[in-house]
Amino acid sequence: MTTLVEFLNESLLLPLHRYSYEECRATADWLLAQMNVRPLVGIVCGSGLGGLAEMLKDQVAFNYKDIPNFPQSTVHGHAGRLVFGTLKGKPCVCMQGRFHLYEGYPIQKITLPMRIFKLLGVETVILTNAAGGLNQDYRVGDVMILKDHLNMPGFAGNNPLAGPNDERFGVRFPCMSDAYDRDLQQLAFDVGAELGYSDFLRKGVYCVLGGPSFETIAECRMLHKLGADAVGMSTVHEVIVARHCGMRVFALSLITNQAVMDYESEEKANHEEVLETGRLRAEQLERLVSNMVMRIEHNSDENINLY
Ligand SMILES: O=P(O)(O)O[C@H]1O[C@H](CO)[C@@H](O)[C@H]1O
Ligand code: HPA
Repeated sequence: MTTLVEFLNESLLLPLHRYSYEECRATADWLLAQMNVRPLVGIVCGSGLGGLAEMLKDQVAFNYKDIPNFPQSTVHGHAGRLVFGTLKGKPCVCMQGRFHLYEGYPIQKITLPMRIFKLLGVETVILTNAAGGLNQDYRVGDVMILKDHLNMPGFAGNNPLAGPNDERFGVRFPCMSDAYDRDLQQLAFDVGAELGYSDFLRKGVYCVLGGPSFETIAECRMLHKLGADAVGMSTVHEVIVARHCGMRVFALSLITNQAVMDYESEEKANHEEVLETGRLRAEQLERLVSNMVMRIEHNSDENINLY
């Protein structure tokens, strides 16, 4: 006999929170039916970094509102379009706008696109975000290559993999000590050096919080002591789901503002500054990402034209 708790979970809660394998498959098939190439690289544009999507050639774009099961973008600086095309000849799909916990979406919903990427054939995911700099050596405009993360919502039990596990996506207990691909981190530094960007390239630890309020001074001090170099409200949930289903992950943070660590400071974090820093670094980030994409090797490179 079904208990009251099971009944509530099955009939009221779970359907709101999760997508079955079949629902993910249906979304991916809907997209593939309108496409004659399969993307190998999936790119997520952070706040103010949507220009990355404009680099794609031979674009086919979908508004999120037209894609079955997709949430809508509600944040300024996140256009809400899924753009397919090629970048330096490599088939890519690009999310021009991501979803965040603070928009009120369940964590499984904001990470749904990662599973769609996987089912579309994506092998490598490149995530970008805007973040506040906690590391005192960082300057606004620096680009931090993620080597690791601190998952604060995860500490509180809000993990996108919570709930029943579907082995068709991945294992129950995925490893996260290798979440950020080391070869891709090195590639970013190599490409960055060739482009003359070494002065503003860093490597560090990103900490995700729920947002939408920016951090207090005490919170910034605490996060810094805990080992975080930058703080934001995204990316980590997507990384966990992408790694769970076996995609390679690379992530970078544009340091759009200095996190306020000092009670004497007059600075106040604000979204306008975040978007403005994105505009100032857009071109260099586009060059960095597109040159990386050109150099990433994929298992299915030889199959590109078969779909
Ligand atoms: O992480 P992305 O999507 O780049 O956005 C960052 O910028 C917004 C705050 O200005 C927050 O959403 C934060 O997470
Ligand atoms: N804190 C949290 N998220 C952010 C910040 C910040 O300072 N800047 C950009 N996204």
